[in-house]
Amino acid sequence: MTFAAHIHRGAVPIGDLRVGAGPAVLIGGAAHTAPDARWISLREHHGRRDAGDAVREARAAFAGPLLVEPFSAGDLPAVQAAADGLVIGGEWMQDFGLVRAVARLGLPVVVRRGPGATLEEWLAIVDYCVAEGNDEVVLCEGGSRTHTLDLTLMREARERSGRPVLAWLGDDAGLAGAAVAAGADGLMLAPECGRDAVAAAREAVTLVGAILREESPETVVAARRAIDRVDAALATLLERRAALAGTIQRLKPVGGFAGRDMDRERRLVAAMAERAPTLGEPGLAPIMNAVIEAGLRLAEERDR
Ligand SMILES: O=C(O)C(=O)C[C@]1(C(=O)O)C=C[C@@H](O)C=C1
Repeated sequence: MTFAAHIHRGAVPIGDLRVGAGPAVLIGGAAHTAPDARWISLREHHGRRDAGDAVREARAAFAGPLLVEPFSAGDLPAVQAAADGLVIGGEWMQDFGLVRAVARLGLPVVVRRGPGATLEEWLAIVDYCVAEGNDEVVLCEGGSRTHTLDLTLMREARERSGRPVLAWLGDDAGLAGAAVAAGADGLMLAPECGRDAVAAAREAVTLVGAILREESPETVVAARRAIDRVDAALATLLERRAALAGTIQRLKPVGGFAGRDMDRERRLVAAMAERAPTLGEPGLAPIMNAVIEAGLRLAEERDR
């Protein structure tokens, strides 16, 4: 068993962002797409001096938390001066000298799983960071050359290490909902990923997160943000429900208020009460009455 398996750590702060508490975070995407945090890679600078310019440029372009993936240890002074955290690229995972030097900066570290790396090998990098006195480690699954995303492994890594986990999505937010449902604490997008992909990932964080992600907000602001996500999910479902209720009115021999079926309404409230035991039937009945009547009114107006 690795050292990492013994520790249970909560959220990791990256700048003013807390990864692992609250909603899943969005890391990546161009500055104008307003992600929760941005990241850049210095790979293509191959350790040249212009890597420092790239870090400063990224810092100037985005006020939020900034992560940087270094190419080599030579990049680290520039990174330390301007970034809020570092990314260890999958291909760099076995470069223990670099891993140690990165960890020693004391900034939070995102460790991406290297191509083909096992869970043990991946978690061992956490131990290297901890051994250097850096406990602020986040794991990121996916993004290797074959672009596979192993959500089973991501879940296992979260459970075994007790650390926040990210899912790498690259430019395609298609698996954002699946990753959030699988327990990702954040989604990592390509650095210059566009507005549509960031918006789609945000939508998954909001809707899937509202239904499936456990949260215990401790401030009014955080609790209001959580309520906003739940309301977004409710609004989406109410709109969908109204459309379905409209379909039923067209299909029933007698639709609208005239064809109201109070027995069906009582049964659906009773079924809902099983999922909402705190509200129970007395709490749900007036809510559903309003929802159903709104649907019926809409259907009658439309058919007029
Ligand atoms: O199930 C029906 O018969 C509907 O018309 C749908 C619906 C609803 O919105 O759920 C609306 C009115 C009825 O009284 C019962 C249920």
